[in-house]
This record gives sequence, structure tokens and C-alpha cells, in this order.
Amino acid sequence: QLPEGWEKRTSRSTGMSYYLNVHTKESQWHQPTEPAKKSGGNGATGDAPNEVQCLHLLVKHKGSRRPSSWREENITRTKEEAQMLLEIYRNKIVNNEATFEELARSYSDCSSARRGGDLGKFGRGQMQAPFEKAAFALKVGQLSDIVDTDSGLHIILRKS
Ligand SMILES: N=C(N)NCCC[C@H](NC(=O)[C@@H]1CCC/C1=C\[C@H](COP(=O)(O)O)NC(=O)[C@@H](N)Cc1ccccc1)C(N)=O
Repeated sequence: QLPEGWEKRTSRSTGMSYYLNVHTKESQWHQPTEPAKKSGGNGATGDAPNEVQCLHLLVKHKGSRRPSSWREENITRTKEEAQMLLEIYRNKIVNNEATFEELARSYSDCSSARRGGDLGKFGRGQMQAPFEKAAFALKVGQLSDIVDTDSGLHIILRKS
């Protein structure tokens, strides 16, 4: 009895049995022991993606690991002030008063600001843990809550 989502096939060229994942159409020689995964990990079907593309808006504060940015040589705002600012920006996006890219370009303390906050595609193991956890939990198009890392406070928009 095969786990859910697999079909046993016979290779025309070798006569050997192989196993077909009916969802992704991927095939493998060894007999599966787990149910077939439903997608190639693009997150569309809600399973864990293996890489994501995100925009982020970073507001640093005096406790940031590097309290300096293209915007401000020496960042002195408190973490509470950073939180308030980010809540204002997040509300503007949610209320369609501004786009994520416009606000990131003007206010993000990350060098990605010049690209509207675009970090490009990244896999696991590249970003700080709280950032990775939040980014990989987002559905495509979803905006995160405020995320706290050693760099400062972020909001994240998942693009793909
Ligand atoms: N694409 C990557 N793999 N680049 C390396 C990411 C390193 C990673 N960074 C973070 O986790 C946070 C979250 C996103 C940005 C970021 C921090 C800082 C700002 O904070 P600060 O370091 O002054 O404390 N911005 C960056 O790193 C930028 N190079 C991100 C970037 C900018 C332009 C294009 C692509 C990526 C880490 N492990 O520290």
C-alpha cells in the first residue's frame, strides 16, 4: 500500500518500477514512505516554500546592532519611537495611503531602500532568525506584523 499521492509505474525503457507523485508529476526510483508533497515549494498551496522574495522596511533605533544608515549617520531614536513610526507606516500601507515601495524608499534604514525595500530571493539560513521565521510564514502578497531583529524593527511584504 503506497502513501497518499503516489502511483507505481513501470519504466518502458528499463522495465523497472518507479513512483510518480501525482501532484507535482515528479518521479523517483525508491519506494516512498511519506505522503506525496503537493507543490514544488512555491508557497502557493500553503506548504513551506524553500525560498521567498520579500520587500522590507527597517526602522533602526539606538539599540540596533549598527545604529547608522544611509538616512542618518547616528540613529538615536528609542525602540518605542521606532515601533510607533513603523505602526504609522504599516497603517498607511493597509489604508492604501502609500505603497510599501514608496515608504521603504523614503524611510527604510536598510540599503535596500533604494530598491523599494526589495531584498531579492533568499533561502533559509541567510536572514536573522526572527526575520526568516516571519518571512517564510507569509503567503504571497501578505504584509507581516512588526518583526524585531538585532538590526531594528521591520515590516515585510512577501512578493513571491
Ligand atoms: N540578501 C542577503 N542574504 N543579504 C545578507 C543579509 C544578512 C542578514 N540581514 C538580515 O537578517 C536583516 C533582515 C533583512 C536585511 C537585514 C539587515 C541589514 C540592515 O541592517 P544592519 O545589517 O545594518 O544591522 N541589511 C542587509 O543585510 C542588506 N545587505 C540587505 C540587502 C540590501 C540590498 C540588497 C539585498 C539585500 C543577516 N543575517 O544579518
